[in-house]
Amino acid sequence: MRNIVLIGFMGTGKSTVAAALAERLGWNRVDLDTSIEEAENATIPQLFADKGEPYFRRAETEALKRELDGREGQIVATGGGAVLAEENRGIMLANGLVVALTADIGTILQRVQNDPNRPLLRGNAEQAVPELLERRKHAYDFAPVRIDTSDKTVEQIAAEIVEQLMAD
Ligand SMILES: Nc1ncnc2c1ncn2[C@@H]1O[C@H](COP(=O)(O)OP(=O)(O)O)[C@@H](O)[C@H]1O
Ligand SMILES: O=C(O)C1=C[C@@H](OP(=O)(O)O)[C@@H](O)[C@H](O)C1
Ligand SMILES: [Mg+2]
Repeated sequence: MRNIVLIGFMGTGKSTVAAALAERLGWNRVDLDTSIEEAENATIPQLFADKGEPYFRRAETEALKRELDGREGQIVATGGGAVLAEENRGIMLANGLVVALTADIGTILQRVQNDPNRPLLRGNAEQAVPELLERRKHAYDFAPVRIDTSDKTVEQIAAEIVEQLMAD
């Protein structure tokens, strides 16, 4: 498999696990949000505030193409909403092993609370997380591999993904 793509709801650990995986495999770690921030020369909260979510979603698709099409050895941590566009799901499946990270709602809340960098939580994770989780409850089902991260260390999760990669 040429690349690994991590998908999952906010706070499931995509960005963190990507770094651990990159270390283990000696591959290149890419955080899609960072790739967008660099291309747009603005932070994610700034992009949502100044240009709006549709603009952010277009930049997200461009970043996915840039980081995956014709590439190999990339470990791409996507943002939680990158799976919503069918075009994006196609790019992911065509270019790598797609791994969905999951976590229970209590764990997600603990991990994202007090983080100002996720504009969709509107500074009120307790209200926004249950709503968004309900809306996206099947959004990550297209991944062939699914790993519950709630009670696992980042290193355990990275090891499981490497196993899946070898079995692929
Ligand atoms: N397996 C884990 N165990 C404990 N904390 C974790 C784990 N994975 C991620 N975290 C923590 O949760 C927070 C959100 O993780 P992050 O990687 O940013 O998630 P995502 O990119 O999926 O939104 C970070 O503070 C991170 O250190
Ligand atoms: O779920 C979403 O729609 C989003 C998730 C964020 O990434 P994380 O999942 O890494 O927090 C980031 O892309 C943006 O704030 C939108
Ligand atoms: Mg992230």
